Amino acid sequence: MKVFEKAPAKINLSLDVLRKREDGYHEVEMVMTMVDLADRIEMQELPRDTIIISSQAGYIPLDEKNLAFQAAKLIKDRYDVKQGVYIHLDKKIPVAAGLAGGSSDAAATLRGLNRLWKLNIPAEELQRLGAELGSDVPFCVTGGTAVARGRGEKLEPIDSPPQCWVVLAKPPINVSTSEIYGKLRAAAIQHHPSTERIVEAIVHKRFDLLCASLGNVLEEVTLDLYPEVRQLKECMIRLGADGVLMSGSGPTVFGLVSKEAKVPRIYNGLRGFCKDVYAVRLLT
Ligand SMILES: C[C@@](CO)(OP(=O)(O)O)[C@H](O)COP(=O)(O)OP(=O)(O)OC[C@H]1O[C@@H](n2ccc(N)nc2=O)[C@H](O)[C@@H]1O
Ligand SMILES: Nc1ncnc2c1ncn2[C@@H]1O[C@H](COP(=O)(O)OP(=O)(O)O)[C@@H](O)[C@H]1O
Repeated sequence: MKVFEKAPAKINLSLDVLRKREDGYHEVEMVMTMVDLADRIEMQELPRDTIIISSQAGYIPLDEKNLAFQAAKLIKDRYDVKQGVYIHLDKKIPVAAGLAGGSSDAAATLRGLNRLWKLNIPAEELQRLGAELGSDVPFCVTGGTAVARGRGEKLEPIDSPPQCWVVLAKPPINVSTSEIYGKLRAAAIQHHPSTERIVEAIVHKRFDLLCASLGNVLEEVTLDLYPEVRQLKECMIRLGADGVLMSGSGPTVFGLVSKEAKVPRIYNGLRGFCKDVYAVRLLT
């Protein structure tokens, strides 16, 4: 038997850090949502007790370092599954981009294997398993739009934002999430985004308020380290996106655009700047 799962990319409409914790992680408050740019995961039963990963993408690990492998191993061990699985990852989400591609693959693997092996694991338990794999995995298990707290695993689902276009642009650099958090001085953050205002904008479908309230405290760290991300952000603002922000730890910058007619100009303008540009819709 074979199952398929879509693994969409996430964006952070806001990302606030409240403090650094004793365990080395940061206490965050983020508003996350998903966009219609997705990897596609195929999972096929194997009679042998083994996990095999393949992908057309030459730039991700295909061994136990792959987050989909780790998800399969975790669920197999925890539920004492004796069958094996062949997992093919059709990657569309750029890697190490701040779009949670690996986390979404892991979450999709948990959902898919729950179906393939008929384990009937409830969503909350899949989220708990996901938290063992990474801070963004619990959100990716259920998707939608949510306020994430703790280190990202405490989720409060909220309404979908008002529908709009999302233009994503990733400059050709790799950014390490742990390096960016490591360089952040949580106690010295000057401007915290208002989670409350973002939630209000979403609940009342106020697109202008949403654009005006976007904020990410990791931006200043990444923008200082990588001036090309700052340039990209300025470029997207100049081209007329309504609201512009870096997603996660970067380096992807996204622009929210309400009028479809504005999208081609922004898309084409950014293509002159970097190769990885996408114009997609929110997954509402
Ligand atoms: C910044 C965010 C925002 O959504 O996304 P990305 O940029 O990775 O997409 C997340 O917080 C990233 O989540 P994720 O990529 O799953 O992180 P993890 O694997 O759990 O942690 C990687 C490293 O980031 C740091 N980290 C992560 C989460 C957190 N709340 N505090 C941290 O300090 C830790 O140093 C950790 O070792
Ligand atoms: N299935 C996967 N897809 C993408 N990256 C993966 C995967 N498994 C492991 N990785 C590794 O995880 C790291 C972070 O990748 P990704 O999840 O795409 O980035 P981000 O956390 O910035 O959104 C990369 O260094 C990559 O090599």
